[in-house]
Amino acid sequence: MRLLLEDIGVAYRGFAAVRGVSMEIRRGEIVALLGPNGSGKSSLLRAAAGLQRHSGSVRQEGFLPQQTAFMPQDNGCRAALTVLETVLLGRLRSLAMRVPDGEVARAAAALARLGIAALAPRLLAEISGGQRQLVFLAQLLCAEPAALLLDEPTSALDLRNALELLRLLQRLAELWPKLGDGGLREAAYRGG
Ligand SMILES: Nc1ncnc2c1ncn2[C@@H]1O[C@H](COP(=O)(O)OP(=O)(O)OP(=O)(O)O)[C@@H](O)[C@H]1O
Repeated sequence: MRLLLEDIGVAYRGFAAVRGVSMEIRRGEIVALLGPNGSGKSSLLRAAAGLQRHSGSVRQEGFLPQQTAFMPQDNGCRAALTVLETVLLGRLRSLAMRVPDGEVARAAAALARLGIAALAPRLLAEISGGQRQLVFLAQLLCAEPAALLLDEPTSALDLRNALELLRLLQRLAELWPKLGDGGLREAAYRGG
């Protein structure tokens, strides 16, 4: 199983934000994309998630494009929903608006896994930005995706929660049998 990016380019009205990026991400591998503000990291991630017009090719080998989960930097929260409803929302789309008990249990388990089970009945408007980030990650985990694309997932988290999130990602990656050397890889990215 791997995600292959080949010669990816993203342009906004003629401005090349991403130019000629190729990379291979193998099963069980965590890749951190590093680079200065405005260097095109978000544009590249959105292209990899199939959410951004781009040149070049994005290929999923051994999984389907719809098994890719993407967490945007600004997750456009719906403040009138509770935390539990938000996590369930990701499942509702594929369940034609019907919520079986098993789904509620699954959403609650995802919240517990991220250490925020107690937030379930709270409104999104009443929790912190960092807590919201964890809620949206819980929503993604419910769908058991094959690939997770996270745009600055720790930007709103304090050090303790940021480390906890990284540990969780590492545990998730270890659940997938490794091909090649696996582990954490950093991809320095200078932009277009
Ligand atoms: N929708 C858009 N229309 C026009 N230009 C855009 C658009 N989105 C991004 N850009 C430009 O493309 C470049 C890359 O932006 P991008 O958000 O991909 O960078 P980034 O590396 O993720 O930045 P940051 O670390 O600040 O989040 C920037 O110069 C930005 O101004």
